Amino acid sequence: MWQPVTTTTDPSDHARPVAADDSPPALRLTGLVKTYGEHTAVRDAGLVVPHGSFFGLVGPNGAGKTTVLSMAVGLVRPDSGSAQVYGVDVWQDPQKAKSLMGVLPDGLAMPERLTGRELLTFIGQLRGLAPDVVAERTRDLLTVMDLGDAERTLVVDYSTGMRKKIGLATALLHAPKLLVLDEPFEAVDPVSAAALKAILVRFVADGGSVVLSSHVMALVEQLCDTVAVMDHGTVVASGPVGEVRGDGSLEDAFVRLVGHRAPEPGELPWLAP
Ligand SMILES: Nc1ncnc2c1ncn2[C@@H]1O[C@H](COP(=O)(O)OP(=O)(O)OP(=O)(O)O)[C@@H](O)[C@H]1O
Repeated sequence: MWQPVTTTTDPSDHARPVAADDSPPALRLTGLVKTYGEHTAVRDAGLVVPHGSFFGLVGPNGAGKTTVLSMAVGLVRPDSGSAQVYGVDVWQDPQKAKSLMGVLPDGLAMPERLTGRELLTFIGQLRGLAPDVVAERTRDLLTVMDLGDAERTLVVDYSTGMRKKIGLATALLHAPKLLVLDEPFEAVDPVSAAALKAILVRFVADGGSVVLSSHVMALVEQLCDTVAVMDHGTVVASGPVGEVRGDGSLEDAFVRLVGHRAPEPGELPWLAP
């Protein structure tokens, strides 16, 4: 069932207050549909991410999270529906919409034959930033991401977690208003994850908005004030974390909403050491 995002009335309820001003939502997705051949990956998905919120998108494998986020940021064209970033239509005015967003896509494709420093410089120039601004931000981001030692290493030689971090650095470089991050913590070590979390928390505290997808419920509970649960291509629940979670944990709510499958007795009979 579709549950609209609502504001929380309980200040202790984990969530920061949702913007009370007239700002348009950071992200508004309406009626998104995407079909691949016979398979409908996303069916009538809608979301409202309030300005200033830290929004988690969760769902089982294949639920459609990456497809929805890709349509939201202008990487996959929807069959129907719309995506707006701070009121700017992503598909009608992509240049303006993309200037407002920093994106960490799934399976990030980057110019791999550049070093980390060269990559950030290149992206900064593409974003139209002044050379001294690019140089300063590149230095800061490499330090914060703990990539200083690898700044002269080609991205093709980075580990998975290092690629995630340099990808996040490229998303932050132009100081966007909205970050859309597909599984940003996947394969990132705990020390780097703590640094990333601190960056994102500060970003939101300073007035930014974050949407991230994750399979780690504890992380979503820790970071996010608002959450949406997707299953079979649609949003089945959405709202403040405290409301979606109910009396149990977010993981309990997730399992309740999407179901689970445990191995039956006698399955995999050959798996006996
Ligand atoms: N380019 C594509 N061509 C065909 N099918 C696709 C394509 N991209 C996604 N799909 C299908 O769409 C559905 C949703 O995929 P999607 O990657 O959006 O799910 P997800 O929720 O992000 O999954 P995961 O948690 O495993 O990353 C899946 O059934 C997937 O196989």
